[in-house]
Amino acid sequence: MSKEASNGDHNSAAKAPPTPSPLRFSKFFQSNMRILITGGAGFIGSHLVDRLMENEKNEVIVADNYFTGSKDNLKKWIGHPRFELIRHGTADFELCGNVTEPLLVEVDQIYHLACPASPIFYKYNPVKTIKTNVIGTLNMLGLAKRVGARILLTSTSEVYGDPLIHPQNESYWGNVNPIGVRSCYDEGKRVAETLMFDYHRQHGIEIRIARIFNTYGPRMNIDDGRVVSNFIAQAIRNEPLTVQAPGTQTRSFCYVSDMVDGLIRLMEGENTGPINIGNPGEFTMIELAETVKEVSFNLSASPPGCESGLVYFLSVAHCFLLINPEVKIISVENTPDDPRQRKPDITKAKELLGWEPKIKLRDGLPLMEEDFRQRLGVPRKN
Ligand SMILES: NC(=O)c1ccc[n+]([C@@H]2O[C@H](COP(=O)([O-])OP(=O)(O)OC[C@H]3O[C@@H](n4cnc5c(N)ncnc54)[C@H](O)[C@@H]3O)[C@@H](O)[C@H]2O)c1
Ligand SMILES: O=c1ccn([C@@H]2O[C@H](COP(=O)(O)OP(=O)(O)O[C@H]3OC[C@@H](O)[C@H](O)[C@H]3O)[C@@H](O)[C@H]2O)c(=O)[nH]1
Repeated sequence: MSKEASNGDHNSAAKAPPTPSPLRFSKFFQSNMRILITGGAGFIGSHLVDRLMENEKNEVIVADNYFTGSKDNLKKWIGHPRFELIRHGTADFELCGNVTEPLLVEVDQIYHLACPASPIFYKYNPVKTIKTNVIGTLNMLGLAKRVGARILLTSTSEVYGDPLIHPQNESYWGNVNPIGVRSCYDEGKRVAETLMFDYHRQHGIEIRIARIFNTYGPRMNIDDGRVVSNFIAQAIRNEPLTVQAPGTQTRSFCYVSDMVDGLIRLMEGENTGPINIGNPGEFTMIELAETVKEVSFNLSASPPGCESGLVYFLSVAHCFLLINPEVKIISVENTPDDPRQRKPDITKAKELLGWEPKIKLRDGLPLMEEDFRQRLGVPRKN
């Protein structure tokens, strides 16, 4: 009931409506939450952009230097009135959107993802990786302090190093080699976590820390070097799946939509973290290779949204075709300091965020395969 009607003003319908403000279509007028995503052109970042853009009250700003990300991942949003790609720093293309440069922007929330995540990329220029983690996080904390924004850091299971307890919970301090080839990333993220807590204690900044475990899904860089993208690309190209020795090392793989859901819950909730976000399903690399290649399909596991009727039937057929039963699995040399086992204890995420992953590996892989086939231009043989 309108205010006039509730006041008993029965003539209100006859009154001319007030002139609408010309500002009503302005993006600033419509938005009530300005959100910065650093690393938003990357794999997880671009899925986070998609999810946050679904809310018409959000205005999303991305800062990225495109080292491992791509504007292609954001193409559906470029030109949208609630979306902006930041260019700051110098005129040098590489430095536009680089978090190692200070950033002046008014925002309410910062999702700080910027950092190469695949070992082959973060080891390529280790000094740049550590600068991104340390100077980049300092800059984003400085921004959060200046504008009073809440900031979420995407830390990593790599802070546990080669863990001596299993599964890993958040109170474990880790077993990291401080001078190894992975240290630029592992120690960089550990310092980033320290900076987050120091800014929180010293300046009262609202912080959130997610410790992300291995995540996979559509839009991963095809030649990114991480294990799931490697195996799927190899299976589609009919190349041998390269299991790095010994192959008994384990990882736990989380589908990207579950990850994005967990990150948003953490940002919106009341807990600083650190909180593990990952899927506790644990696989050896040999088991992962077998799963990618496998022919049989578990009928109880249909992809999300494919539970009924024809769609379900098609999803089953689709999964039969995911696999390349002919593909070989070979053992290749590993790299130093590869963690031997990893599995998140997600008790905190369940209790504090009401979050747990929904998508099993067998259901997530076909969704990723579809995307890889399109990008590789290799259609299924039906
Ligand atoms: N995907 C995973 O399995 C995983 C696991 C643990 C933690 N994480 C963390 O999540 C975040 C996103 O990972 P991802 O898998 O999407 O990786 P990604 O490499 O696809 O995305 C990282 C993005 O950051 C950008 N970037 C890198 N350095 C930058 C800089 N100096 N300034 C601005 N932008 C920069 C890249 O161009 C890219 O778009 C990272 O912080 C990563 O450490 C990811
Ligand atoms: O082709 C391959 C690639 C990788 N592997 C193995 O697969 C396992 C996983 O390797 P990935 O490169 O995918 O990722 P890692 O788990 O080593 O590191 C990741 O950890 C979490 C995140 O912070 C980062 O995304 C990344 O550092 C390793 O044991 C590796 O030896 C293969 O067997 N074959």
